Amino acid sequence: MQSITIRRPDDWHLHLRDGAMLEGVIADTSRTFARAIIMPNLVPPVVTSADAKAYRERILKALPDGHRFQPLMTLYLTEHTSPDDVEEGKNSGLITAVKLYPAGATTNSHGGVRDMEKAMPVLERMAKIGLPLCVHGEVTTPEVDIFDREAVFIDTVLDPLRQRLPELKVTMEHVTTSDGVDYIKAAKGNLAGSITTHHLIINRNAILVGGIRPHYYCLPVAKRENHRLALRAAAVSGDPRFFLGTDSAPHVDPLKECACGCAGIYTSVNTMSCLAHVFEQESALERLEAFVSLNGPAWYGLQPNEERITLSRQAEPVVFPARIETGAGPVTVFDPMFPLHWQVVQQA
Ligand SMILES: NC(=O)N[C@@H](CC(=O)O)C(=O)O
Ligand SMILES: [Zn+2]
Ligand SMILES: [Zn+2]
Repeated sequence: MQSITIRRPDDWHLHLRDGAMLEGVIADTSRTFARAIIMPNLVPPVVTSADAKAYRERILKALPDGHRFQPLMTLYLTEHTSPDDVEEGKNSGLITAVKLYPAGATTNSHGGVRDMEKAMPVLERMAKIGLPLCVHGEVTTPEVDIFDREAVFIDTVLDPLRQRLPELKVTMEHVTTSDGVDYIKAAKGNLAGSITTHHLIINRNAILVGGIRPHYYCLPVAKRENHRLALRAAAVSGDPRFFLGTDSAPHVDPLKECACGCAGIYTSVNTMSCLAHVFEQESALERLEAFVSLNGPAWYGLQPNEERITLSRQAEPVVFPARIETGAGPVTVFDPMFPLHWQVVQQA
């Protein structure tokens, strides 16, 4: 296949940041994607509907002329989140989901939830009104090995929560293990998972072999090869419970390339090229559209986009910039470590 036309995709997990970084990165998403679920882990985080409304306006203001893009806003769940505020946010159409960060699990998550009990009133309200909970599924207990944190989260936090509130709709975000894939597949309903571009491409060797490579460090950290293969199988399967959430997470290079580098990989620039490559390798190009354009909207109760984009296979490798310059500083672009031949040639 040399060319493929699909519905315009959406990104169900994206970090746009704020200020100069927002202005520097937004076009890399809005050029290709129609909608994205916007992560609320700003400093300070987006905790109330009023915060989300103001942030949404800043995003729309940063959008280049002529780009049509809809930010789908989320609230950062805290132990003090008001159930009424969440319900009003949903009813007004502003809020698409609420995000659970276990305290300390990832970038800017120190204000996250320590005691799930304290979040129960909000979670109960969400179950009642049908508002999805997006979870960063890792425990933060220091005794648990970082490579096991997702699996332990499933057993000790996610499964008990779902047993207690079976009506709550949960998106397990950036699934990185076969344990996550198996748990989603075994669920009786009300559970889906997003998968990033980079976790389909790298395993943990990318971070550690031949030197420490901070631009492949993200959270949840990439796992062993068998996990990457399980993620690929899930993504290309067409199973409606799996869809794209790039987790494209820009940090300026000085904050990645230092003694304690930030977690996050910036993939917005070349995500569709990377994904077309992966799906082609798996002989599943005809299921790319399900993963990037159909399964996500179906899960979130939205219509798929009507516009189409076309990707075509170029004879020569497509050259992407190694880094982008933003007003906040340079941001390195994800390097898949193989030549990319697929290119988005026509956007909506
Ligand atoms: N994925 C990451 O490695 N980092 C994200 C946070 C997150 O999604 O966990 C970020 O905000 O930088
Ligand atoms: Zn996360
Ligand atoms: Zn993220």
